[in-house]
Amino acid sequence: MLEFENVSKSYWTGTQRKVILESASFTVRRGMNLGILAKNGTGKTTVINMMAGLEKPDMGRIERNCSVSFPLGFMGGLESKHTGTENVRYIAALYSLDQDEVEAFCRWLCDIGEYFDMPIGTYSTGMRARLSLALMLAMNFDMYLIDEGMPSTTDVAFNRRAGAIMRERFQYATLVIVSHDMEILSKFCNSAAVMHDGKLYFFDTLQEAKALYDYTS
Ligand SMILES: Nc1ncnc2c1ncn2[C@@H]1O[C@H](COP(=O)(O)OP(=O)(O)OP(=O)(O)O)[C@@H](O)[C@H]1O
Repeated sequence: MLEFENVSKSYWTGTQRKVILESASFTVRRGMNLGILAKNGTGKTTVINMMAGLEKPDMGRIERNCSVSFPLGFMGGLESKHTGTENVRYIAALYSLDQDEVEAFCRWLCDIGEYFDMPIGTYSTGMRARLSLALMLAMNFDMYLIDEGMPSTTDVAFNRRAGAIMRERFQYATLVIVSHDMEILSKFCNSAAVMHDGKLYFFDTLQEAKALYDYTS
């Protein structure tokens, strides 16, 4: 379960305050696949980062009583000057996981050959994306956070391997997806919310959420 209690967040832009959330209270229960629809620039990434604990609210409380992933695609934890091997072993240790297992899994899934033992700074964007996704799939989280749709890379074989693992993981996990794209949410979500003007409006069906989203667009 993930709970937001009276959470407020805003940024000072130099001339005005950009409100992301204003006293938002909601709970994401286990088994719920929540899709949050919001226009670009509304604060999707900020909300996902707060869920992950990467960003703090200005006010209010965020409670997690299950393991929550880092946002899919998040590369912040990886160190460019260290190799793929060093990075995945370090993160495995942080999460108290078997380093050999995590390394073997990521090495197999990424399939980037000798680059796995080279500094991440030498990787192409696609390689970095593959490593980041492999690392996330190497861990079994109760809740997965996804910013802007399912990631896929330009590597078809990787997408196929990762896709099969993702489907299996997501079957038993809780998902939170933030997106401006209804189509992505309709594939994975069974409940929806619309983020608009610092507020989150919750709906039982995606169709109801879409109606409000279209109205406010
Ligand atoms: N550290 C910051 N300081 C000031 N403004 C910020 C900061 N971080 C984000 N913002 C602003 O807050 C708003 C929400 O940002 P955020 O990245 O969360 O939105 P988003 O919905 O994910 O955007 P996009 O869809 O374009 O990726 C944007 O207007 C952004 O410019």
